[in-house]
Amino acid sequence: MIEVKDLHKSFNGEEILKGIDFVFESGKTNLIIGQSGSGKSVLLKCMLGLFKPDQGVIEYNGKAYSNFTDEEQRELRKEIGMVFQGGALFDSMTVEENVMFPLRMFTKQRKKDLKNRVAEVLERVNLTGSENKFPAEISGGMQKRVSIARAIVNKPKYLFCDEPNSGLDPKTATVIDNLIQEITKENDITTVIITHDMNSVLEIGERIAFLKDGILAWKGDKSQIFKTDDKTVTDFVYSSNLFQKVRKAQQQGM
Ligand SMILES: Nc1ncnc2c1ncn2[C@@H]1O[C@H](COP(=O)(O)OP(=O)(O)OP(=O)(O)O)[C@@H](O)[C@H]1O
Repeated sequence: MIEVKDLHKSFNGEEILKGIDFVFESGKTNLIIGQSGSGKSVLLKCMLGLFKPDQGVIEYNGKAYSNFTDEEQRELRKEIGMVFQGGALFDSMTVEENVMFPLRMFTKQRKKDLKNRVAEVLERVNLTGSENKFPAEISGGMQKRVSIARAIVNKPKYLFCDEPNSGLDPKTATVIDNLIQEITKENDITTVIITHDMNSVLEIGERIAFLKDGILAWKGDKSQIFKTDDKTVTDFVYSSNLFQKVRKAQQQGM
């Protein structure tokens, strides 16, 4: 669980986060949505420890980051898996080498054990047999699965995903969403996903934080987002045709 309390962050005198309070629960897919520039990435970077908040507290499983020793901060970094926008795979490394990278960085296991763990996660994301391929030789969806495998290879407690679906067709995007959700539940991970994709909100929006101009304008889950009359939310979600259709169908009791 990650609890964000009264989080403020400014750049050059401009307040970007204006007092965010939200609980990102473990074993759940927690989505951060909102328009461009609303502060989603800044919030994620504060949680990653890349930005220091000006005010407020971020607690990881009940302990405030500001109370972590240097050693504990290093430990926390090992406990965070990251799926970057676009995958961010190393082009010159094979699939196996990409997935092995964080294991080499954070652990001192024997080569055989490293290979076994990589084989295990590649099997989990359905990529057995692709070990020796290079990123350019596999599809966008497969690249995302490599990226997920790399993010979970160290058995993280926290998984941060920055637009994991960008650039994928809707069907493949759903496969990736479901994979992230399954892995979250199997391992009781606190998963935080930034997304613009309303299909993802529909599929895996177990907890949703909607940011507007640095404020948490609404929170709820995928069933509530259809029912709310909060204009800020409806203005945002109604820009999606799919949402209009689903809401209409719900209102008609379908
Ligand atoms: N390092 C920084 N220095 C100065 N300003 C920054 C920095 N990082 C972000 N900002 C500003 O903070 C605001 C929010 O940016 P942020 O990247 O969090 O938006 P976002 O909601 O993630 O948008 P998008 O959906 O387009 O990625 C923007 O105005 C941006 O210019």
